[in-house]
Amino acid sequence: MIISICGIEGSFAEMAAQKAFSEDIKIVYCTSFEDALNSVKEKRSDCAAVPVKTSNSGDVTEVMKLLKSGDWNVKSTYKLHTHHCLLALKGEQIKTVNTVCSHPKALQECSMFLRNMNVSLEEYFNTAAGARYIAENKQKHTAAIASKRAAQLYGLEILAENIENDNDYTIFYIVGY
Ligand SMILES: O=C(O)C(=O)C[C@]1(C(=O)O)C=C[C@@H](O)C=C1
Repeated sequence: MIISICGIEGSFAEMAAQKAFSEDIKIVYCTSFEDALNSVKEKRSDCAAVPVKTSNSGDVTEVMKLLKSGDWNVKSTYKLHTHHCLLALKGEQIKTVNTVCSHPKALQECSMFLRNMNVSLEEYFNTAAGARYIAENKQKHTAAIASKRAAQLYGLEILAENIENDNDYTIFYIVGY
């Protein structure tokens, strides 16, 4: 099975795709929801795993709109419990961080934790993209909100775990055409 997602390695969409299928899958990493869905239409993949609803940050309206505009076949749903971590370069501490970057929905999903930090927020297209940016650019005083797997992949330290607001989950649709 070949599954398209909008995101990079270490993203929650990747995690949802891997958990939704019991067999081994190959992932096609896309940079937009439109691209992920088009890859199914163009038969570069069998299905796309796309987020549609979240418990703490509302519906993913862009995906809802795209799904209404075509002959999409929602094959199944997968509920991913999202556990967010605060990641940074080795040596950084929560008190030395002045900027936090992530996907806008993840920033919303961690609003209670962020309320206690005096930081500026930066939006990235994907949680793991923020983590990769910090690692590749050796960005000091900056932390990313992303998965534990993103910390391992990009060699970042986990400053805090389970920083999401209560009972955080995202519903993904597995969509064919
Ligand atoms: O940025 C990611 O890692 C994603 O998979 C995207 C996404 C979303 O679009 O809702 C999925 C779940 C997270 O809680 C935040 C962002």
